[in-house]
Amino acid sequence: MTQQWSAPTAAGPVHATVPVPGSKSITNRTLVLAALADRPSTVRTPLRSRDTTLMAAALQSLGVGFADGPDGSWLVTPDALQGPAQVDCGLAGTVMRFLPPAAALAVGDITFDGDPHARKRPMSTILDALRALGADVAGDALPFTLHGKGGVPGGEVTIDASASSQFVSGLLLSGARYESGVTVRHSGKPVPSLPHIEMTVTMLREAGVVVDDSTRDVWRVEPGAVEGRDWHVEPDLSNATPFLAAAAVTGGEVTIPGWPEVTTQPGGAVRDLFERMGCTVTLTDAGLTLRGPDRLTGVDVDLRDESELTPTVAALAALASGPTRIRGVAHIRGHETDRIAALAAEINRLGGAAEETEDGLVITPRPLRGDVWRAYADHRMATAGAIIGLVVEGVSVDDIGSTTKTIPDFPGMWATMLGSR
Ligand SMILES: O=C(O)C1=C[C@@H](OP(=O)(O)O)[C@@H](O)[C@H](O)C1
Ligand SMILES: C=C(OP(=O)(O)O)C(=O)O
Repeated sequence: MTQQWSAPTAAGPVHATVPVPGSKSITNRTLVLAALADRPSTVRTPLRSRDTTLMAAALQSLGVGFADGPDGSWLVTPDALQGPAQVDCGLAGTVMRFLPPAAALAVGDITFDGDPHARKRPMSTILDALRALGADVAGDALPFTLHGKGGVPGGEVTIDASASSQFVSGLLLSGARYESGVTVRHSGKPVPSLPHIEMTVTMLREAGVVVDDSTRDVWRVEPGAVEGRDWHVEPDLSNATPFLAAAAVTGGEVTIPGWPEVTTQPGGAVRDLFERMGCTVTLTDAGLTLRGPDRLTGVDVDLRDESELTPTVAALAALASGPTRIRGVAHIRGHETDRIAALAAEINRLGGAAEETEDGLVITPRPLRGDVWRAYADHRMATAGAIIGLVVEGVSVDDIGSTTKTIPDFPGMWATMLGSR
């Protein structure tokens, strides 16, 4: 159910320390790897939000054991995957792209469906790839059915992954359990969100899987066991960005505790990005601290590698002192909504000047006025509206409930940050 929310304006510069929940991308990778492993795993500090509980529910319906640890961790016990099952992907790219390659190892029919917009998200690349690797899949988009035969021959496949890095990650995550492993070659325009593929490769290696990524656009996963282990999930650095942005747009100071020194999360790039916009960013034992300037500077930035940060950057850009050009993100038209069109429409509705380009946006700051900010069921559109609402009175987000996709209680965290709870 959608939930309208009046975005609170900040009474002054925001000063806060904001612990953020675990990474969606890391949590859902640990769950798939734990489900395919040779022994039980513990997933510590996991994200528990819509995307990750959908992943857990789907794996459970295939026979994987889930138990809650005393400290909020998940204890995952693998078992032979078994259909029939019906998987609800919600709007989660990680569920719709990471689960079918694993479910192809099951015996029985498994149907996949999701939210209305999920049916529009690109899927045919990975479903064609699964067919080429020997799986039996009927359909080219959600809803589709996988006729599991208890194993997948695997081998080599060439795909065009320019619409999503998740096509590559999905195949690699399960590839070690295919008879011949898997070799994925990309051919086409550049692959977006490459750090997310590095995250996949790093985590596979942590689980004892042999991966060769030494040739650009080619990834080889050797057949073999996936080791069960103790996983520790980092805070979600992309979800940290709306809170850091609160300091950036109000000239305040926000600290995110537990910020990793080294990370494969694309959110790691925000340090450089925020600095280019005029913020001061420091990493200490207390976490990552961002101090906002008097006025943000506009930037010309290629966000191909960090494409999921586009809504946050667009919100900052609408409040900066000069124009911003965002490039390299043509594929985000296939994210939770067409984010290029949605950002342009919502910034313009508030009186701003945002222009769609083929691969991004040009945003020229103008004085904004309060109005409804539509989220299009997209968690990052909703948080972009919240950022603008901090300094523009009368902004209301039409569906703040969409934030539960990756943050269990965004309105509560926002209120606590502003000192009003
Ligand atoms: O693998 C992942 O966890 C993700 C990969 C990226 O997808 P795209 O490559 O489709 O941008 C990113 O935008 C998404 O939020 C999460
Ligand atoms: C693109 C995103 O999500 P998904 O994992 O559903 O693709 C996102 O979180 O910005």
